[in-house]
Amino acid sequence: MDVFICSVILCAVLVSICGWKILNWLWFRPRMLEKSLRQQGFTGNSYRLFYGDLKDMRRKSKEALSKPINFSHDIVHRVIPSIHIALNNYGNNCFVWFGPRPALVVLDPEIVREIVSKTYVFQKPPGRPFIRLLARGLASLETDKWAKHRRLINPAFHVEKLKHMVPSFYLSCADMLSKWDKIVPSDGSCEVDVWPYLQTLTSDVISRTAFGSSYEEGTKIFQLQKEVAQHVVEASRSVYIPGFRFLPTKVNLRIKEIRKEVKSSLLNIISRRMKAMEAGEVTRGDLLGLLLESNSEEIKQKGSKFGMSMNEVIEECKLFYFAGHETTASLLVWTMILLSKHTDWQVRARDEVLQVFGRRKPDDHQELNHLKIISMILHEVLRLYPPAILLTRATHKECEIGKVSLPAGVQLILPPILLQRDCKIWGDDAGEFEPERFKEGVSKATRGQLAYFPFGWGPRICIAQNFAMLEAKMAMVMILQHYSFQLSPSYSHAPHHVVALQPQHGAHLILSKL
Ligand code: HEM
Repeated sequence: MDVFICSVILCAVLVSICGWKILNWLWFRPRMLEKSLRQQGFTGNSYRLFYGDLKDMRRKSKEALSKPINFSHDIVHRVIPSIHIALNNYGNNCFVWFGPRPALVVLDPEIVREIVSKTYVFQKPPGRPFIRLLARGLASLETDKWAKHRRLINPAFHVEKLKHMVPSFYLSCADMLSKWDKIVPSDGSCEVDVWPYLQTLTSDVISRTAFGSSYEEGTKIFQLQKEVAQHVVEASRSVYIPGFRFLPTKVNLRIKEIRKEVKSSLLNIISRRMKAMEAGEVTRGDLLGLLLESNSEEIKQKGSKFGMSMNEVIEECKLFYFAGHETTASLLVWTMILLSKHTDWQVRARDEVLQVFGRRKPDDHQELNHLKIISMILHEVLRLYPPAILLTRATHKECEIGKVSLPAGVQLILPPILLQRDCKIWGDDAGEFEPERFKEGVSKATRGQLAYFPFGWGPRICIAQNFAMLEAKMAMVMILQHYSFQLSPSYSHAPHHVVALQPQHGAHLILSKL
């Protein structure tokens, strides 16, 4: 056979294999998954080629986001309209289609517990490559690699270490308040959209706590990262085209340029730190220093393959910013909004703050940790307005959950936003803001069920949960010491989800100096 015929046959075989793979991905596999789910009692829309429910989802989201809602905590229909409709149409055992992948909504606390406990079985779904441009690091690692990074990063967030970060929290909050002091007249009040200020506050906190004395450089890096995030959020709204990120478009080139700049700035900071450590300087208690310390200890004791590479340290630093900035800002903004609406709780919170700290600087982490009313309020805000509204996992091979057997390739949606307001678990007042329910702690409030997980649960629970709560307490204490606040007539209630649960039109409050 001559070379030409061989090449033609080879091409034909390759084209057939590719064609089969595409056909399988787009049609046969989704249909097989659908059949298997229906046989086990799950229901949902029939699969539609390529898009699944995505087109409907986009349309419904657009409709929901086009107008604000009356002030109530009944926000599910606005924030996740498609899942809300699927539950209404098909009941609790429903699935939705994210393109050719079906996703089950899991509403049974015991099944949620099983899924988040078995981290090696139920892993995170493969994210779009574009999103991975933001940061890789702990949150997207799996199995042994995840366990190694988690072990190395854990010491940086240890409660003992957090107390050294309290002064950084204080400085960032004081900066924000001094900006408000310039806007609000000393004997009066003024309308302020507090949302951008709270976003700057939490970003500032991460720059200070992550990089300590290299704070200015850290701030610049995070500003660049913010720009990447905006481009990525924009891209995630459109249909995913494999390989599109490699085309030399204006945005892609800018992202490439930023990534290069961020990497070289972080490399600079890290190398300086490592040199200082080698010269015997003590680490300064910031996240980067603690991370490098824990990493070099591990390498010294067990060898280099047990530590993280320079690139991995860089990715973890980037991740601190993405995981910690919008989430904590979201907690703070909804706390201010809800305390503006429920002013009786604002008064109770301020009474507690003034009783414990008076007008002095709240710089004692133990006193901050013991604030009972503030803790109850933060828990209740996280219950009704969880910054991470849904957690996701996927089956990577056939597996059993409860009494059902799921094939590989099914996504699992674990929704704090739904379970945390389920009347069967929380009672008839589940939709009301009632911090009193947390008076005797979380497990009493949930009667031991896994129905409250704003920070996730199990081995992959938020590594910085205590960090975030301490930061939020510091911010609320300082705000309550200096200001009272109420909703401005121009406030419109419009929760929506971009990275975290945010107020779509800002948080216009009337601030009054105390
Ligand atoms: C109110 C603030 C915060 C909330 C509500 C929150 C929520 C969460 C949730 C729900 C998860 C688990 C995700 C999953 O299981 O799929 C998580 C993981 C994580 N969070 Fe947070 N977070 C907050 C603040 C922070 C901060 C301040 C940082 C860093 C400085 C941070 C770093 C991380 C990291 C690195 C992970 C991944 C942990 C792992 O996979 O082992 N978070 N967070």
